[in-house]
Amino acid sequence: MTNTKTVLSVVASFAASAMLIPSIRSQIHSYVCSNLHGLSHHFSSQITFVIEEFYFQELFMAVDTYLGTKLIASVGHLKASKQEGEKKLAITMDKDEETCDVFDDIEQAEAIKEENEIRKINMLQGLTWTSSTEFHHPMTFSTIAMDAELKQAVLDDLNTFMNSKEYYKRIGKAWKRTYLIHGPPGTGKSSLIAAIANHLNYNIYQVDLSYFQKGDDIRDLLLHYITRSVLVIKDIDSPIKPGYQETEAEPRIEAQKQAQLLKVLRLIDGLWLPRGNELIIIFTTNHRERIAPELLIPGRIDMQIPMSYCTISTFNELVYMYYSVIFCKPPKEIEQLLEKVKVTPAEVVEELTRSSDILIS
Ligand SMILES: Nc1ncnc2c1ncn2[C@@H]1O[C@H](COP(=O)(O)OP(=O)(O)OP(=O)(O)O)[C@@H](O)[C@H]1O
Repeated sequence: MTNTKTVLSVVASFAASAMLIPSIRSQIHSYVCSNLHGLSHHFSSQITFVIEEFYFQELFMAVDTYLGTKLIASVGHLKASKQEGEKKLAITMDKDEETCDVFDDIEQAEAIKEENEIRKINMLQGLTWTSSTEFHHPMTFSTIAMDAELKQAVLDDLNTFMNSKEYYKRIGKAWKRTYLIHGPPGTGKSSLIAAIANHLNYNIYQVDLSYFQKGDDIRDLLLHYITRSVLVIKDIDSPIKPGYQETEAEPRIEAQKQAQLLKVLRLIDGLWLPRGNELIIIFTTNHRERIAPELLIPGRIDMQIPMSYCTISTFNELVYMYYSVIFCKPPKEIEQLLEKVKVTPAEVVEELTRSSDILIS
């Protein structure tokens, strides 16, 4: 083994090997397949794969990452390193160390790496992505108050999406899902986006169409940078540029924005997503009724998610979250008030926070 940088003994049953094989890049795949059959006649049910870093870098790194999570006592020397963009130290075996483990699935290594990655919010301003601070929004599906059935439907849809890589490949569709989240300000549209990104462990890329000039081409910016991300295109109906004073020029800006939106939609519809990009695309609007009908054609939006004013059940949910109190029988007057007056969850949250401050102080 003197020429081998690191030797990894992967002791596996043939069943486990069979799981490993489909994940290996094609040249390794065909090599192993063509030899495995012959090998099986000569050896016991245990085989040793030596993965040379120089030739099979991707596979080597995946196995190395995986084994780094198994701090096995027999390994004398471990190597600690930290890459830019990763949260934790990566612990890997030092040169010429050996260890023994059953390696069921190369995808486990990818999952470990993804879990370790720092997530970011990126904003497209002008024609550059501004990668801002780390994404730490605490909202999750447990802390967002919304219609219970709808919440479950969104969760089910996301879980199906995550587990459907092979399905999308088989039917020849880009691995993406498109949602339209609509509702009045303060009903939790941004909160739901944060909950989705947290659930999937994705980065967020946010595009504000008001920033673009006529002729700007954002195809490349969308094409080459984004994968395992939530691409958010906010306020798709709003004609007003940030800081813009309303004048007669407004319709022109509206037209420009609509033209940009149509460009983005055609990109999203079309053949553009390369390398099996894994993408959730979310459009938001406060005014669904104002959206151009082209946007809502079948196949373009996979799911519409209405966020609404507080109902008695969302109110109860919020009270439970903030005070850990469950109403067996919610006060009648609150129920009646919520039917008469439109109150957003944001307004209720503000009140609850204020009252809990009083309780704490
Ligand atoms: N459904 C909800 N569940 C829990 N908290 C909520 C909900 N809706 C709003 N909030 C609270 O109100 C704040 C503001 O809500 P959020 O920004 O998500 O609303 P929005 O619909 O995106 O508003 P806008 O249209 O103005 O962007 C959130 O940070 C959160 O604390």
